[in-house]
Amino acid sequence: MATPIPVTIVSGFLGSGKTTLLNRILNSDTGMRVAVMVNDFGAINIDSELIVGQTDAMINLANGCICCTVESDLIEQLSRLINSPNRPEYLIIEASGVSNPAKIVSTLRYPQFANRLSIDSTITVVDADQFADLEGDMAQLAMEQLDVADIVLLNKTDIASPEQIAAFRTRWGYPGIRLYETNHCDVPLSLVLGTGHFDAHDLEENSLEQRQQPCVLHHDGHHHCDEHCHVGYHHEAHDQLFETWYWECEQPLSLSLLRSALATLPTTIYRAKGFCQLAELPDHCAVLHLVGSRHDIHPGEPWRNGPRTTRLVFIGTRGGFDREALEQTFSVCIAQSEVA
Ligand SMILES: Nc1nc2c(ncn2[C@@H]2O[C@H](COP(=O)(O)OP(=O)(O)OP(=O)(O)O)[C@@H](O)[C@H]2O)c(=O)[nH]1
Repeated sequence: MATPIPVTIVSGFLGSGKTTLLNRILNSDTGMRVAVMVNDFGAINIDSELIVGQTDAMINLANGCICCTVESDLIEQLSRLINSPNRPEYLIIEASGVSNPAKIVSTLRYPQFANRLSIDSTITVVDADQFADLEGDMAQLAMEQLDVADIVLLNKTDIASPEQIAAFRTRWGYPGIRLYETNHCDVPLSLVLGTGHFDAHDLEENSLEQRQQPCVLHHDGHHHCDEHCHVGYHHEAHDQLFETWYWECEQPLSLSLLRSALATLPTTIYRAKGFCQLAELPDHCAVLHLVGSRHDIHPGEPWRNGPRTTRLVFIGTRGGFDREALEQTFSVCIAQSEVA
């Protein structure tokens, strides 16, 4: 029988840097045939288009939360992969930013995958600048993602303050954790792939049932109470906590108007990403990222043939934004030269 395919699960809250890590891996010489599964939460698959690197198979899982609604698709795609004549030598699963990776771990441990897949590592990427600002259910979810990790990348150390980094280390740097501080997920591959350290037994003992309790329990078995403990955890589908809005526009946008519009977004919108047609950059598709109050717009690839459509996905708390108001906000970003 063929050796099991090692699997790395990459998780982390919205915008923490999961795709950045994946791109880093896929642009390195891994010396292996790597397959990638991507789970987006928005209405369209933006993530797979943001992945720019060498991969032997790119599989888009159905849109939705991988731990709540699209498990059947995960099972189907995993079955297909392990039975494929072009079986990969390594599999990386990027969970959406709203998913709890514990569910993926338990799916990978179903009997049909025994001896076919083996979990090598579960990496949780943390936005060092944003983590402590998350509140309520969002903080709870970010902690659940951390709880499953055997490797933590404390990312965005370039924009986080030394105090934020120290506070995170004090709270989460429990003995035995492999915690690496990173800037744009720059970490030696040998520390995150092919490590063979993941201990599902530890997770099983210390996790699934206990995760249903009001407070978070960690690998060390200690109970880390904090100000978020009032949020009693019961598995509420993450697609009930989050909502997405998708905006498309055929006309070129003004960069300055777009920046102004992004600055007015309600704080309930945590994440936006996608591609823009800008009047100032007619030949290139611009890539837009918004994480919390920070945004970045940079030139991407030249446009190919076909429509040059702006496509943006916004993710925020359910009921936290007014779609009509957003439509209005972005429709005024159309470059003046285009407005009749
Ligand atoms: N300043 C800074 N920005 C970063 C760093 N890592 C990633 N980013 C930026 O953060 C934004 C989000 O990064 P992604 O890698 O797309 O995050 P993600 O976790 O895949 O996002 P979702 O899948 O939507 O949850 C992008 O604009 C990245 O360039 C970092 O270390 N420092």
